[in-house]
Amino acid sequence: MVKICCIGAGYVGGPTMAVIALKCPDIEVVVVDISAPRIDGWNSSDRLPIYEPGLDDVVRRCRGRNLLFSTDVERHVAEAGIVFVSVNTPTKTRGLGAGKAADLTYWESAARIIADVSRSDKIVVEKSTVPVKTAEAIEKILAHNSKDGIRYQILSNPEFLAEGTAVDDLFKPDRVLIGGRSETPEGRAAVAALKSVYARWVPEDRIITTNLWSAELSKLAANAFLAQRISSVNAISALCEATGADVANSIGKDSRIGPRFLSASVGFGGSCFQKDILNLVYICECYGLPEVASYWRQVIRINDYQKSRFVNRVVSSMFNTVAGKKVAVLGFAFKKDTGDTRETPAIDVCKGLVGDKAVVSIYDPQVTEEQVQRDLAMNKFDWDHPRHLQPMSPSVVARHVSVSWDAYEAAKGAHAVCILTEWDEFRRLDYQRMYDAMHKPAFLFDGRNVVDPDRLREIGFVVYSIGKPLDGWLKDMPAVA
Ligand SMILES: NC(=O)c1ccc[n+]([C@@H]2O[C@H](COP(=O)([O-])OP(=O)(O)OC[C@H]3O[C@@H](n4cnc5c(N)ncnc54)[C@H](O)[C@@H]3O)[C@@H](O)[C@H]2O)c1
Ligand SMILES: O=c1ccn([C@@H]2O[C@H](COP(=O)(O)OP(=O)(O)O[C@H]3O[C@H](CO)[C@@H](O)[C@H](O)[C@H]3O)[C@@H](O)[C@H]2O)c(=O)[nH]1
Repeated sequence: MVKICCIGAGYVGGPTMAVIALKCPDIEVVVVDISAPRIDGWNSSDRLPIYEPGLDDVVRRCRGRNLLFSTDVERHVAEAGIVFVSVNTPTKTRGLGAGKAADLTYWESAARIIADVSRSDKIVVEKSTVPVKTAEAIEKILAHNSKDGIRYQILSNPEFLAEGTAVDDLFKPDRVLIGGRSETPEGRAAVAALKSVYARWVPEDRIITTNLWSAELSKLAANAFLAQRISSVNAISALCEATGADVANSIGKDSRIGPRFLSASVGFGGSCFQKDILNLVYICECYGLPEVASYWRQVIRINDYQKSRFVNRVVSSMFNTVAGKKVAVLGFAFKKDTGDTRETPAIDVCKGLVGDKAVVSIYDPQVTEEQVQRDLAMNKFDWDHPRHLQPMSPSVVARHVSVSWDAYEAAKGAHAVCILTEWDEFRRLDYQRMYDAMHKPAFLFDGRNVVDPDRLREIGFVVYSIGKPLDGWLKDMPAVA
């Protein structure tokens, strides 16, 4: 039986390997991780370590058959013919390139483990998102540490799944990208071997093969383009509010632009966009392209602007003070259908509100109180490092924030409700009931365009919908930073 081992049992390693195991019953797939609690979670019968629609079913169907989760990294790497590396590649917090460059500590340690334990030739697949030319660096580490003439072929196979739709994205990917050394017979054979795995369920015309650095850069470029669309629509959303225009729908009807990724929001979050664009900015600077770097950096600047603009709007609308006022926050995850809070805009919004002395009560169907408190106490960029490397500041924020397990409870006695994640259940809430239990005037700030503003205005709310024409109240209370 062919054996695949994946180092890193996270949001990518777990679902990706589960789908490979499901689609390839003749391949033994083992996902390994240094984190014992993570592996225990994947082996648990009640709650997997990540929430992802459809994932429970896929894992249940193959776990114990040809899908294993283990902390025995050395053994399973040694036995595998193909080793995927899907470890975290966070933004560096210290030293050269801090705040921009990718921290490849975890990647390098995985490469060194492979070199240490391998007793047979291996195909090593770069699944993590990495800077251009990382594969060449890894080739060097492996070549210089190779034992008994063992040969390695490095492939770049970036992952394009989005959280919340990971299983569907893996079942029906727009494309699978495989970069390798097509100039050598061994390189071509390695590409063909990996292609034959995906070809079990992905149509051939969707499997693109290219060279290593094109595959690496394609991933960063794709994320930069996606995030740029959101920052573009968010920049226009500020102008729409100022002028009373509403344009996203008509822009999206142009088939050259298309309707997807044009939803104005309180800002994009998630573990990828900011990190990958900062990484792209750093690479541009390293290649002596400061103008290109500053073009992409602007995507991040607009995202930060959008988050602070939202906080300013809340505070200015409420007579320029939220001190001592209860503000309910509905949604803390960075998007719906995930419990992931990495880089969620809710962190910055909650910190901004507490900075103005609000008392914040949060409800999210998938995020625990412990997670919220950790996120609010953590320094920027520390979230993607192991827990013992996350220095926590004794948090002033935490004391002013509580978590509620019910949206109505969160809104009870509040002056305002802020919607920060587009969970479907927020569309179906009884807003009359909420209104009745709130102080008046009751405000609703919708950072995701979830509610029908006209219906809520009829109930009596003062409503702010991001990027939509402002009602009279809000026009009279301009937000000045
Ligand atoms: N999350 C996404 O939606 C997504 C999508 C596409 C690509 N990516 C990229 O994939 C990579 C992984 O992302 P993720 O969200 O799965 O990260 P994650 O933090 O959820 O998982 C990474 C795992 O790797 C483990 N790990 C780190 N070093 C290790 C080592 N030496 N040996 C064994 N295990 C080790 C960690 O304990 C952790 O469980 C990143 O480069 C990310 O940019 C993420
Ligand atoms: O019109 C939109 C679309 C998205 N978002 C926000 O953008 C962020 C990212 O959303 P999404 O891209 O759907 O989720 P991710 O899981 O971060 O996936 C992105 O990042 C992954 C990691 O690199 C890539 O694999 C995916 O292709 C890429 O979509 C979230 O906060 C969304 O709410 C908006 O504000 N408006």
